[in-house]
Amino acid sequence: MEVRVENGGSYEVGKSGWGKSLPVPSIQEIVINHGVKEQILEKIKAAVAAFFELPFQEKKKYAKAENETEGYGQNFVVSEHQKLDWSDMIYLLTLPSQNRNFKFWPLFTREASEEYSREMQKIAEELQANFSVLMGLKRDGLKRLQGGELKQGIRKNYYPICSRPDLVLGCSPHSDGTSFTLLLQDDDVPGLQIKHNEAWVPVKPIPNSLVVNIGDATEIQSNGMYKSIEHRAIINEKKPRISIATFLFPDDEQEIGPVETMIDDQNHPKLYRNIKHVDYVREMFSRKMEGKAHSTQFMKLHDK
Ligand SMILES: O=C(O)CCC(=O)C(=O)O
Ligand SMILES: [Fe+2]
Repeated sequence: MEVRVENGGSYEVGKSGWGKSLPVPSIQEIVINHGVKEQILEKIKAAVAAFFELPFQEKKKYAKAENETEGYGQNFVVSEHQKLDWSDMIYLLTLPSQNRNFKFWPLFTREASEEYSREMQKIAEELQANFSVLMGLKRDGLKRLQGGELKQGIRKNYYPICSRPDLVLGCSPHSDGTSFTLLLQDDDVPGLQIKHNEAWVPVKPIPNSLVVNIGDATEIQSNGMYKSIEHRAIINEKKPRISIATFLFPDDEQEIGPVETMIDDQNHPKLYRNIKHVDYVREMFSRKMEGKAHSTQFMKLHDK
């Protein structure tokens, strides 16, 4: 099976837009004509590669504090007996810009990260407007519910080579606890896989494309119509791999729950409870990444 590719339409709403290209229930989208200059994508990839190639001592200067998510180092580590992902990563909160914590931003990556963050936000706004329309709201519907812009965080992943790739995973199975995620993959080295009909399906990299992964908040807000996508990353024996995940998510204080337009008592009863986004995230980070059922299941009103 090939993951569906929609040439661009995507965020030119109403033309070949999301209404058409997102099957219901959606699995995943790949956006090609996103309008971001190749040069900006190349620049961020080069900056990320340069960062991860630094000696450990240098990278450690950006280390995250225990119990914090921002900075260099692994998240979702809940026990010292846990098998860790075969990866290196740095996570930064990028928007709103007043929340930027520059002590975690390596100076030589700053310009590339700022530029990239700005471009991703333009796409995110357009996607959010499209999701609003798909959920029966006006274009600004989700943004209003949201009380403003989506927040943005960027996680840069580096997967070193491993002589026994069959024994490790780069990124354990999970769905993102976001509204949605824009993923820039390495052009040459495959690694991303999505779960579809109980099988792992590779998502072949298409140069300069962005993969849109639906996150848990959208699943909940759409009352289960647009399901978050379970995914993982595998390791390559010969080449290291880079990926850059831009997470778009609601404000901490925002309550997320199925939007009114997606509920109808007869055919589409409310399936998920409401929760403050910050509580959702707290719950998510207290667990290991163990697949998707783990993430949205606890939000279901009825256990099925
Ligand atoms: O490296 C990948 O392709 C996936 C990364 C990912 O899922 C994440 O950072 O949330
Ligand atoms: Fe992910």
